[in-house]
Amino acid sequence: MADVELQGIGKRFGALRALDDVSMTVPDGAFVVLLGPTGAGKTTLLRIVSGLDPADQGRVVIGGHDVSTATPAQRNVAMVFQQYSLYPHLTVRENLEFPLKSPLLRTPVEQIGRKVGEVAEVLQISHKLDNKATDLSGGEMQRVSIGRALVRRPAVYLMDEPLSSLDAKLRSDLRIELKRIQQEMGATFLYVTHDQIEAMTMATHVGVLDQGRLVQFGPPRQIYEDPVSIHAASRLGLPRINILPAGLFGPAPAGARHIGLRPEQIRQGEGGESLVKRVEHLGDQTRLHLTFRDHDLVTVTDTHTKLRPGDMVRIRPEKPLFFDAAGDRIH
Ligand SMILES: Nc1ncnc2c1ncn2[C@@H]1O[C@H](COP(=O)(O)OP(=O)(O)OP(=O)(O)O)[C@@H](O)[C@H]1O
Repeated sequence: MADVELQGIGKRFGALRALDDVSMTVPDGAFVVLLGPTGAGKTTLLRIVSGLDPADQGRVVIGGHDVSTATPAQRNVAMVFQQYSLYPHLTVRENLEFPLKSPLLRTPVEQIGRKVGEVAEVLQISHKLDNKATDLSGGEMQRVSIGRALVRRPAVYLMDEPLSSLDAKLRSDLRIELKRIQQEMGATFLYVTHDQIEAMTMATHVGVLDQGRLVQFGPPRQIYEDPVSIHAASRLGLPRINILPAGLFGPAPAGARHIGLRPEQIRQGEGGESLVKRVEHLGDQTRLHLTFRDHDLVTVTDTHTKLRPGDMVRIRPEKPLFFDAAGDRIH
């Protein structure tokens, strides 16, 4: 495995600046999750690291080697992109064997069989090994694509929403399996997802992209607890952070325009009165939709709460975050 260094990566599509001076170091063995709204540049960045697309500016360094002009094969990266890249005329087994049969690798036959068996089991696809790739559902094809990456030992794994087309149960099983494999192998991952739970549980580091710029990079807890901006704060946490006028609950620091309150930063039973508009029972979590002085906010409460729409509940901010007019954090 290897570290990945991105140095001043820039990419334009015509007038659109898709990536703007992105620099980031992915340490060897790290699991880096890229977060950002649609169009932020996540896929573009992954394609540049993979060698599928060239950058206009900057360098990609993998394991200490400048690979900026190298082909994907020379970079020794394994990719899983949203669009499936299977060989349709081959069976699942043959698709999984393919990366191991490269003449360069000279993998012994029994080792290929064992590896394919192991990966098929992890991905819960063993019963489909002799099916043609075309006879699979979308979620099964996606798992075979992941399998084709996992049979290899590349310098780095690049994955673009690999679990997005799977049902909730498989997604949570594979989230745990992928993380386990990554830790066991000490593998380096660069991974794109919109899934909050994947980001919080799998990432050692999160990179937040906003309109082609890397605005924050750090451990997920740091992004959650110490975000640099409203944009970064909004990328993690469910329910999302509440952004309200700075002075809504009382005096605010100089220059503050917005107060940011995550659910756990809203203490219930003390402070000003708010109206319960809706109570959502989600099983493991109960959400309260409140109105406080004409502003809506969402928080969580005891799963067995007796609160009902129309009730009043007192709330008070606790260690809130403040942001200026541009959305940047005020300390
Ligand atoms: N081949 C292309 N030609 C022109 N514009 C492109 C091309 N690829 C991407 N873009 C544009 O570049 C920007 C970044 O796209 P990118 O796919 O990297 O975003 P993303 O963060 O991965 O979004 P999503 O979450 O929707 O996948 C977008 O505005 C997109 O429309």
